[in-house]
Amino acid sequence: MVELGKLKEEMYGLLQKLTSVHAPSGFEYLIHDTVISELERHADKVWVDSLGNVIALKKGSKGGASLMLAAHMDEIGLFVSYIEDDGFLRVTPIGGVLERTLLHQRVVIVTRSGRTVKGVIGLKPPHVVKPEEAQKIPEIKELFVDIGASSRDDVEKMGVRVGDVAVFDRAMERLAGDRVTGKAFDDRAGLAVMLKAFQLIENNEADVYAVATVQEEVGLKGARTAAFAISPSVAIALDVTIASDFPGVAKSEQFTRLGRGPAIKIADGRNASGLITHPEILNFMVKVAEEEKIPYQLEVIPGGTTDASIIALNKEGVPAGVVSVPARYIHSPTEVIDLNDLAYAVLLTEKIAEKAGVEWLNRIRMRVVK
Ligand SMILES: CC(C)C[C@H](N)C(=O)Nc1ccc([N+](=O)[O-])cc1
Repeated sequence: MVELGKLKEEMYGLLQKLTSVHAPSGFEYLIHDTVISELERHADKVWVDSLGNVIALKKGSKGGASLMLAAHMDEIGLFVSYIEDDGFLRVTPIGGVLERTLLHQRVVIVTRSGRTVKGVIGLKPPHVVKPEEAQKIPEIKELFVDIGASSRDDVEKMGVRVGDVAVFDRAMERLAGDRVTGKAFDDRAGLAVMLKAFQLIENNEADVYAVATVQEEVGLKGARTAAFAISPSVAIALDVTIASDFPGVAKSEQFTRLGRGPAIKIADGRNASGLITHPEILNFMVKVAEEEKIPYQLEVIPGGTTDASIIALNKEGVPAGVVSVPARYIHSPTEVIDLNDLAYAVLLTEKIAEKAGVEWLNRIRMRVVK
């Protein structure tokens, strides 16, 4: 097995590379080259489908069954929706953006020509805010982005137009120990896990597909079409999950904790309306973690879901599961994860792919009764 310390450092570098790319939903073409460069040396075939999913195939020694790994490439962001006469930009959300995460943030706008323009989300200073106004979080329609322009003409000269996109402007940084902070860990952390695991997988009996999906944050869209095209026997999504192990959260609501290993999902979504992991997949993932002495935690979260829940509904159904990276403050510019969880998630995913034999994959896909 790969040495953990070395793997953590490699994952730090890979995650830094992936989070430095600005690619919100619908604009994943901006991260295609980075993803393809991590896959192509390790795949028998790599292609980009019509929606923009990047798909890599590593052929198995037996064939006749397949495992689809899926991690989404998109990040949440903003659309420039209107340009004011005085050069300020109005914005609308791409995906689950809470207004409170936007206040006073720096953002980076990606123009249609590929140029980047920096901006800030401004608000009145405390000196002139009435107490009742200070308590209130403005609605997104009240917010604006200041790019330093003084007129609509200025904005146009800078190449910024309605329909351009913005994301948090935040470089990844180290915190104490093995903790790191940054933007877009949802789901560049899962993407990093999938890319690294795909590089490490060897002696797989079944065909393994690594799919970097598009538009997860706006409705699990890329995973739906990729699953239809591949028609996998079984699927595993790699995504972040809610770590709420911080002050003010009751122990019973600390769904996962940083540094306790990747989470193996049991269920997600409101009232379990997202994924309920196929029982054989759940047992298999737990068995692999235990055999390989990989620390893990079990996860039931009451909100949010992943690509796995739409892949599970492909055609006649696909047994699906999720390996999650616990993350604090998801959908903010200051998400926090632990590199140990990231590295162990790679090892767990690698071993799942290597141990998922063709016979087992075919058996759980359909049990012939008579
Ligand atoms: C904590 C979640 C499982 C993380 C996940 N990447 C997520 O935010 N998913 C998600 C999926 C779909 C929507 N949607 O359609 O609004 C939002 C978030």
